[in-house]
Amino acid sequence: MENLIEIKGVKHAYTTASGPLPVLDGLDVSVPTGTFAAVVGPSGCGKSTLTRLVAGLMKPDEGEVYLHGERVKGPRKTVGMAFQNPVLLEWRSIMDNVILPLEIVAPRMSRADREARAMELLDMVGLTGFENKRPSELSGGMRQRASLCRSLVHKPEVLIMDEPFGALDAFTREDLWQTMRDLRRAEPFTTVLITHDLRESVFLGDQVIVLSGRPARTQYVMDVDLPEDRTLDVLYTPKVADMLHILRDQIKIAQGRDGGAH
Ligand SMILES: Nc1ncnc2c1ncn2[C@@H]1O[C@H](COP(=O)(O)OP(=O)(O)OP(=O)(O)O)[C@@H](O)[C@H]1O
Repeated sequence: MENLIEIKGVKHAYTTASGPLPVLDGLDVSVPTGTFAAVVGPSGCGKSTLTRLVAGLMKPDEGEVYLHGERVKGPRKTVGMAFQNPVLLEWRSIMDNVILPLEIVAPRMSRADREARAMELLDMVGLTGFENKRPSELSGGMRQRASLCRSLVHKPEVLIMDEPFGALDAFTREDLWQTMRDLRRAEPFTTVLITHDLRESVFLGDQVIVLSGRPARTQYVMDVDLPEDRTLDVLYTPKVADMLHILRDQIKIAQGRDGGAH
């Protein structure tokens, strides 16, 4: 399988008032087309920096980032992004929020076609009937669902998610995991998910990448060998318990290297 995302030997330091702050130091990540990579690591180790590199929002000091074998040199329209805070525009309806990327990426697409595409996704995430509401009329979980639709409406090749479920309560979060699983089944896309939740990383991921403490390198990669149509029950099996143990140990090692500096 081709690697849609390939990060090779990336090093990066931010310029700060007190001098350079090294954040990435030998990052290697390969994400095969159509698969889901979950990235975990200690707080402040450079996970969000990784997403900025893939989205083409910044250039690394050293090393290379490729999408489809092409070096990433700037922002790409084929990347969708979802964040912890859904940032939906309050003056627009849910429908108008969801079709926003199409207004930019497909300016010639008709309003009817844009709405039909948005409805397809709103249906899939259970938001039929809410398309004319304003964001403030929806619960946090519903807003995050709408935000997912907006990230996917233009059929991006890559979906980058930075802690998208972090602010939700545990039950809503698990609901959203299942929604994600169903969306992927309906429309395969390649995903990079940044998360602090190891259960989430195993439930959603095809691989879990553990980053070391800052400056981050790729410390450990786990292939998640679970059925594609997994249900939440899988999280309570001995196999997943073992996987979570291994990941927790790896995070401890990563935190040790960080020395609690963050
Ligand atoms: N533009 C910037 N300029 C200077 N320093 C930055 C910049 N962006 C991030 N940093 C610093 O770089 C380090 C890594 O940041 P990053 O946001 O990538 O980490 P993270 O792993 O996503 O953090 P968290 O787990 O807390 O969300 C942090 O110490 C952060 O303060």
